[in-house]
Formats: sequence, C-alpha cells, structure tokens
Amino acid sequence: SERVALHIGGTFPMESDGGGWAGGQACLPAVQMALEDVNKRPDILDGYELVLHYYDSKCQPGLAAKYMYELLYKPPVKLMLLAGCSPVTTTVAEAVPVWNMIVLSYGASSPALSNRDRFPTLFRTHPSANLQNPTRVRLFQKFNWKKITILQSVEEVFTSNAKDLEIQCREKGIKVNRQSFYGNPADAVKTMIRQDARIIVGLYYENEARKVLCEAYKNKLYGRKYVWFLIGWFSDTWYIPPKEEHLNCTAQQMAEAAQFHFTTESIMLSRENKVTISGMTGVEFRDRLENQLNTDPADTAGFPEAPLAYDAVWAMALAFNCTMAKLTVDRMKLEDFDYHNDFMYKQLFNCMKDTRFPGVSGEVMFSDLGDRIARTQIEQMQGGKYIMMGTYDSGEQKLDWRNKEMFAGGRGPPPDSTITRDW
Ligand SMILES: CC1(C)CO[C@@H](CC(=O)O)CN1
Repeated sequence: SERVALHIGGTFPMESDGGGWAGGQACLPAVQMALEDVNKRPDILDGYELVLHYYDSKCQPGLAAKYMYELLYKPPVKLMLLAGCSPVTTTVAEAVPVWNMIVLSYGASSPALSNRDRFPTLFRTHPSANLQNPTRVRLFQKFNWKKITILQSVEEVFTSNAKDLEIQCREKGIKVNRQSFYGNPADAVKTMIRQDARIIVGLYYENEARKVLCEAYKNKLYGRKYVWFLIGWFSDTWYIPPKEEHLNCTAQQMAEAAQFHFTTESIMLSRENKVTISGMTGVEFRDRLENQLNTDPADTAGFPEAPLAYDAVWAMALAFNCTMAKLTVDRMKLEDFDYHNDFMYKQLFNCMKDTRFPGVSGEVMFSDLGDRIARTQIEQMQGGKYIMMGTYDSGEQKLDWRNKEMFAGGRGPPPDSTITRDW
C-alpha cells in the first residue's frame, strides 16, 4: 500500500562566502543517508515515509528567513525543521514557534541558543561551546591552578563562552582575568604579561589564533611558566603560517610556541564498538559517508559534524514514532498537522524532550534547554602532533585521564603566580 509522506524542511549552509560555517557540504549527504535508512526500517514510522524539502542558507540569516517562509507557506505542510549554523538557527528558532514547529539544529554551537524564552522549540544535536567549560575547570583543579586568564576575540560566541567560564571558575574559587581583542591581539598580550598571566584560555578562530601565537612567541609568553588552552576543532596544522597572512613568525617559531598547549572539544563521533540504533557503529557510519562523498573529507566542510546531522534525523523519526502512538487514542494522525494543531505540537515536543538513543555521534539526549549532552575530549600538542590526553563526562563529572601530559622544562606543571614557591 502507498506510504503516507511526512514532510520536513531544512536549511544547509553549502558555502561560507559570509565567513560562516559551510557544514552542509557533509551534513546534507548525512541527512539524506539517515532518511534512506529510516525509510527502510519497517519497525519505525510504519506506513509513513519521511520527505525532506531543503535550501542552501549559505549560513546567512536573511536568506534562511526567506527560505523558512517558502517552506512554511508553500504546500505541503512541514512537521519540523532542520537548521545548520548558529546565525541561521538563531533566526529560524526564534520565528517558527509561531507555527508550532520544532527546530532541530545539527550545527549550532552558540551558547546564546540555550534559552527557552527566546527559543522555546529548539533542540540541538550539536553541543554548545559552553560544554567545554566544565572540562577546563576540572583540569585547572587537577593541576591546582588557582588563577587563569581568558583571552578572547570579540565575537558573540566567544564572549558568551568566556562569561560562562568565568562564572564556573569563580564558583570553584579560581580567580579569572579577561582580555579581549578585535583583529590585533598585541595590546591584549602585553596586558597579560603585565598581569603575570600563566594559565591562559584562548577563545578565537583559527586565523586569530595564529596572530596570538606569533605575538606569544615574540613576547616569550610560552614555555616553562605557561600553559595555553585552545579550541580543539581547529585543523591539525592550524599553527603553520600561510604566506598570505604575512605573520612575522616562521613555521618553526610557531611550532615552538605551540608546543604542549592543550585543547578541548566535544566528541562528535562514537568510537565505541557498539552498534547504534541505525545498526552501524560510528566508525562504520563515517566510512560509509566517506565512500559516498566524491570529495576528500578533509576538504568537505562539516565532515566532523556529519554524525550530528545523521542523528538529528533519527531524533525526528523517533519523536514522530513516539507521537504516533499517542495520537491514535484521539484518532488524530501525524499527517493532520497544520501549524495550528497545538495538541499535536505538544505531543511532539514531549516526545523530543525525552529522546534518548545510541547514535553514531554517541548517546543522543537533550537538556531542558534543548542542548545536546555530550562528552568532551582533551588533547595536547606534542612534537607538532595532537595526542589524546583523556575525556571528560560533565554529566557524571568523570575525568578519564591517560597521564600522558608533558610540560616544558620536563618537570611537573607550572604553578600559576598565586603560588609563591619557586618551582
Ligand atoms: C565545532 C564547530 C566548527 C563550531 O561551529 C559550528 C557552527 C556554528 O556554530 O555556527 C560548527 N561546529
């Protein structure tokens, strides 16, 4: 018998001419793979077929708003929306509650999105950047560092992240200095030297990270007395200076200043040898996607986040499945949804809220604010290579540490300047 179509909408940033994240390049194929897998499963959404209608948002909120109206005003009725990068997710997730729509974002890291007043129907399979902060604080405590300095560029995502880190540090009795810069970090670095900064958390993009690293080299703000914490999703060779940036530091000097810095990042791919709800392990998913892409994963934006996009479709499918069971009692059907059906929207929301399944990106579950709960991993640069140091589960407050860390001068970790002993 003919299956009934359930329509969903989506926007994917396929290029980053606005400087945003072009993660749709790998995330759209991942979503299409998930739709294929879900629609093949007889035990999920029996009698229904999920159909996606999508546009390229270019990570531009204005373009995404235009396409959101197309998706909403052009038949057929859509039941949910998939959204990509933070600027687009902010616009879409603030508007669509008027249509009783749930938004599932696979690519938004902005901490500002953790706000049920502004975004009442948003769920994210992509963790907030703030998920790094409990991990950072746990490491400061492990090495008994009582004073840290946050150096950030002035983008909103880094300001929100820095504010949250400062609050979490103060709650644990760790003193915090904050410096910010726009474009040129030289003055901020000089101020940090005057303030005797030792343990430094850098919150900025890759190109800004190279400017800071070169300044740190020139001012000797690295080595025995210092430890840097940087963002973990930069490319592995981010510190090598591209010619066109005219940094007056050589690759050798940058590598020297980068030696032994730590990074933290959210784990986005399950490495466990346990099959997920899709029947694949995380690594099997990654290999299958790599074979499907006709581009090199290293040149395909969004490849690291693709597991989040794949799992976002499964979260939708399971929420529809869960809602279906609740509707038959009232002889209502999913295909009766029409933007005004508050009852059905509430069923969908409650089903989505209680989502919990083993996905290719790890256990998929949401906080009350719709945030993805995930583990983070810590690495350290040693000899120009990132070495895995351990993982942190902020839910369980559990640090799995491999004791592989190294410090300049071959001795234990440097104290911050609140410790008077001359180590
Ligand atoms: C880890 C990163 C690169 C953070 O930015 C996300 C994009 C965004 O928040 O707009 C994609 N994933």
